[in-house]
Formats: sequence, C-alpha cells, structure tokens
Amino acid sequence: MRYEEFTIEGRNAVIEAFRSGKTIDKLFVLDGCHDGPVQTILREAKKHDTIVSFVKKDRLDNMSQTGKHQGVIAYAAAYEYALVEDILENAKNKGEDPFIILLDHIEDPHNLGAIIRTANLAGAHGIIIPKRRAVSLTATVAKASAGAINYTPVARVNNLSDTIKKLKDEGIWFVCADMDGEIMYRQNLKGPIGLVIGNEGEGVSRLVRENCDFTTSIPMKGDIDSLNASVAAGILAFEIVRQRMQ
Ligand SMILES: C[S@@+](CC[C@H](N)C(=O)[O-])C[C@H]1O[C@@H](n2cnc3c(N)ncnc32)[C@H](O)[C@@H]1O
Repeated sequence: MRYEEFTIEGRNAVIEAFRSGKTIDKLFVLDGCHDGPVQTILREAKKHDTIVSFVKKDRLDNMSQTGKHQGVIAYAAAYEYALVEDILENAKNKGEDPFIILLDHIEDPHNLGAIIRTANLAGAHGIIIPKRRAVSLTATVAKASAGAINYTPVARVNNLSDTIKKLKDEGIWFVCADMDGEIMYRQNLKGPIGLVIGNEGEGVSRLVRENCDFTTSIPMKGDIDSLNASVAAGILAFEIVRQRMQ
C-alpha cells in the first residue's frame, strides 16, 4: 500500500505538521482542553478542513503510541506524491504517448477518489493537482479510489498553468473540458494528451483555459448546466481510450 496513516503526537509536533503542509486527516483533542497551543491547533484544523473529535483522556491514552500526546493526536497521511517527471517516465516505460489528467482545483474528496479510480482503469499515466485550494490525498480520497491510489501516480504542483507550459514543450497537447467546446466525438484526442477538468463550482480557471490548446465538450441533452466533475472526467477519459484503440 502506498497510502497509510501514522500518528503525530504532542502540541508542537501537530502545529508543525499543519504548517509544513502535511495532510492531516483526523485530529483528536482532549475534551475540555482550550489553552493557547490547542486554540492554535484548532484554528489550523479549521483552515485545513480537518475533522476534529474531542475525546476523553482514556481514549487518547489508548491511541497514543508514544505516551506523550499532551492532549493532541493527529492522524496524517503517509502518501507519497509523485513528480510530474515520474508520470512522464510511467508513459515512457509503457511505450505509450503520455495521457495525463489535470484537475483544476477539485475540492470534493469523493470526486478526486473517483477520478483516480477512472484514471487508473482508463490507463492514464498520472494525475496532476495543485498544492493549494484543492483537496489532497486523504483517507477519504484513498477509499473512494478503491485502491487505485496505490497504482496511479498523483503529482502536486505549485502552478497548473506553468506545468502545462512545461509539458507543452514535451510535445503534450492540452484539452480543456468545458460545456462550451467542440463536441468530443468530432475532435482528435489521440497522441500525447493532458485532459483538464475544472472545479466543481467555478469550472476551469481563465488562465488554465487560455493555456490549453483546445476545448472539448460532452454533448448534454437535459435541463441542467453541467455534469459532475468526476463523471465528466470518466466520459472524456474513455473517449480518449476509444480513439487510442482505433
Ligand atoms: C460541475 S462542472 C463545473 C460547472 C461550473 N458551474 C462551470 O460553469 O464551469 C465541473 C467540471 O466538469 C467538466 N464538465 C462538466 N460537464 C461537462 C461537459 N458537458 N463537457 C465537458 N466538460 C464538462 C468541466 O471540466 C467542468 O469544469
């Protein structure tokens, strides 16, 4: 398993873990503990959308692996992110044109997990997500991915547009998934490709879209404005698979 959890115990260690950007899935705090450092930890937890449970001392003592929890135990993800270069290497090792899915600030862990699952089964060589304002690899994501998180590399980057520009230099074409593009059946989605899926509420951001080579749409017949991001990723990923098989 590439995804597992470990505990971080003690106030300074937990504050440091939050500040260094580590993914904390769950936080357990001693019931009734409200001093300064604990307040700082709770503020960090709120900022990072971490689930907090207030528990009795016996429970914390039971969970503790060090016996020095100081009223605070965090469960952190020990998931190792890949590098963008690893994704390219993955494609090269398989002798295939790179097929990468880029997620422009997906926030829902179930969507990210479902996309990793789909990416794996569609033979995508990896997924790229931004470091900030997006869900990272949490226990919920791992569960929703049905184990695919252990096989499909996920890279985190500071800036999606910069990454797209660099990958274009490697000969990859970028297709922005949006409701206002050319119908996917009429487009050539073969060759080295990066598929960009937008945020659940905002869609693909202007800058990222401007850096894409073209926009593609899944035809819609109904009454509402868009498909769920993970559903759209699935449909487009398998259109790419279909075209690659021809
Ligand atoms: C829930 S939608 C975002 C809707 C958002 N209100 C907007 O206006 O962009 C999330 C993402 O799924 C993809 N998507 C949804 N429906 C699509 C469609 N019919 N064709 C192509 N992509 C679609 C797009 O990448 C979109 O940014």
